[in-house]
Amino acid sequence: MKPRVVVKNLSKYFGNKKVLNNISFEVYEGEIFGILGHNGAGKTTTLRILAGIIEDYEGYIEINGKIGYLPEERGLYRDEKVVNVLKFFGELAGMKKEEINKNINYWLNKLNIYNYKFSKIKELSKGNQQKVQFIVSVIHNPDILILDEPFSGLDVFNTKLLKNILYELKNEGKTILLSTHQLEKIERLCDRVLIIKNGKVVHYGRIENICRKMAYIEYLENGRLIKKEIPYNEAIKILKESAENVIKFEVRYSLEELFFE
Ligand SMILES: Nc1ncnc2c1ncn2[C@@H]1O[C@H](COP(=O)(O)OP(=O)(O)OP(=O)(O)O)[C@@H](O)[C@H]1O
Repeated sequence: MKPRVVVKNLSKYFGNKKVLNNISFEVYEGEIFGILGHNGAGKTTTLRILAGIIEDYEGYIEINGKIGYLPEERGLYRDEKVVNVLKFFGELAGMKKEEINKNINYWLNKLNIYNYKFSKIKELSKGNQQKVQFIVSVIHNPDILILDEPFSGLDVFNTKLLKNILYELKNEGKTILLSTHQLEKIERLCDRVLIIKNGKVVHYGRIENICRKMAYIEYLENGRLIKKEIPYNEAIKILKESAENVIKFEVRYSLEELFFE
């Protein structure tokens, strides 16, 4: 299958400072791909280059499909009504009027903010503004979604809502690239990840291949309920020795150690 996004030996300087150092990766149809790293690692710069916002860089970039982009710095016309903002971006993307209206209603419903259709942006909570901004990135039905810190500002409930939407889009064959510095937000969401540190690739691949295999286990020990996440091998030992006391057993992959090493 032809990749939707190809990045080869990408480097970027700001002045004398090299903020991206020879980064390479590919992303395919139907994938959720996470770009992870601490603050300042180079995630936003990478996504801005892919979105075409930064044009001077070294290396090779190939984008095969229509892009939707959620920038890190959110900014919508605060005095304008939600519906008008969305119409504006739909028109900007060259969509037909009927399609714009249909998609606006679909996405407002999907994100549980249909009630705010005629409210001004500034009247919405930060989380709801963020949802409108997300709609801006998908309104034109892009093949490739580039989302910079999509979960920032969202509460637990809305994080889950957005994750479910991302799964749906993935199942429709969309390509999703997202960045985050909040590891716990994506650990089980991404098919593959790129971990960058000071502009260099530290890890690239499927989560289960680059992570330590762990297990979450709940079991009874001397009548006490114990709940913990431990290395997989240790959990298997408990399971073998006293299966009758094990209440719950889930395999998990921990990126944490990699991330902080
Ligand atoms: N326009 C710019 N001019 C100069 N330096 C910049 C510019 N944009 C980013 N940088 C520098 O490039 C490096 C990478 O920044 P970038 O925003 O890509 O990191 P990030 O991983 O997205 O971080 P965060 O999680 O904080 O958003 C940082 O050292 C940053 O200070």
